Amino acid sequence: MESFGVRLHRAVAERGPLCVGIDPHPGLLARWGLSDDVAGLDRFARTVVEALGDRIAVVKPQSACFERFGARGVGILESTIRQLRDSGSLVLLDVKRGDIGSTVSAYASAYLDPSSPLYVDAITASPYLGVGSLAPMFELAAAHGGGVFVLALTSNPEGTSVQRAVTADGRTVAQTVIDEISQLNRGAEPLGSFGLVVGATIGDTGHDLSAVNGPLLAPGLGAQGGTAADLRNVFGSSLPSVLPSYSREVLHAGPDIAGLRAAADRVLGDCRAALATS
Ligand SMILES: O=c1ccn([C@@H]2O[C@H](COP(=O)(O)O)[C@@H](O)[C@H]2O)c(=O)[nH]1
Repeated sequence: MESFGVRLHRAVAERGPLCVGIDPHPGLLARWGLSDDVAGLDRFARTVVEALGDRIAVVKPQSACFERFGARGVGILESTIRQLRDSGSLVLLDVKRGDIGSTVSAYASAYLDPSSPLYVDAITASPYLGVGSLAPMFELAAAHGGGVFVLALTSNPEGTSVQRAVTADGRTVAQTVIDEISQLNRGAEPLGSFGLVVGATIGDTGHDLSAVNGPLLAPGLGAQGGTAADLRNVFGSSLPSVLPSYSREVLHAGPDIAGLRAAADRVLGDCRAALATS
């Protein structure tokens, strides 16, 4: 099977550099006139798939928003993943898993093994038990054409105290994560399968992303205050690898299908303009 990096590169070339999240928060369900239960969740997710699945490169369901409904919510997540795959978009499950290696193996089986009901193209992962503890995810992803996006510099202000703490060798925690992921992507063409999460809200932090050779997922746009114009400041010469990600900014335009499509087109236009200046 082709690598995730190859598949993502093609999807972005064909559909444009955009990831849209499916985050069915209670407030959004209410805004769409839907009940805060599994029926509302199902309708919400189906509407996003219908509106965007056939036109957006990457769709990112937020697992927490499905998990809060228990087993039936996870059932809707399974069905949403299937619908997205059928519609042609890549599925990035935002699940931020991380643990000791033996447990990471189980998470890898859950999301990156093609025989799993929750199998997706890529997941987000937390490196705070050590990037090395995520090795079972990297191995299974590599074996089956999957991807892993590891948190490096997150969009929330609370991340700074941990991620920018300085380690014994003088690098920040985030830079050690960046460097380890860069190693995994060495030599991959046109793009490695192992990405980083770097928030669009963080400004110029002086971190060196030049050797990553993998996708840089940029959440924090729209509802969290980041703008497409901020991407240049955050990513500098690494702009061509950026995958901008919006959830509420686009979802606020629902449940009207045309409204969702227009919102996605608008932010994609903003991102194309911002990334083209690189
Ligand atoms: O650093 C991070 C990592 C992940 N997220 C997730 O992205 C979306 C953002 O939603 P918006 O509505 O566009 O604010 C959400 O699922 C977060 O959990 C992030 O925001 N920052």
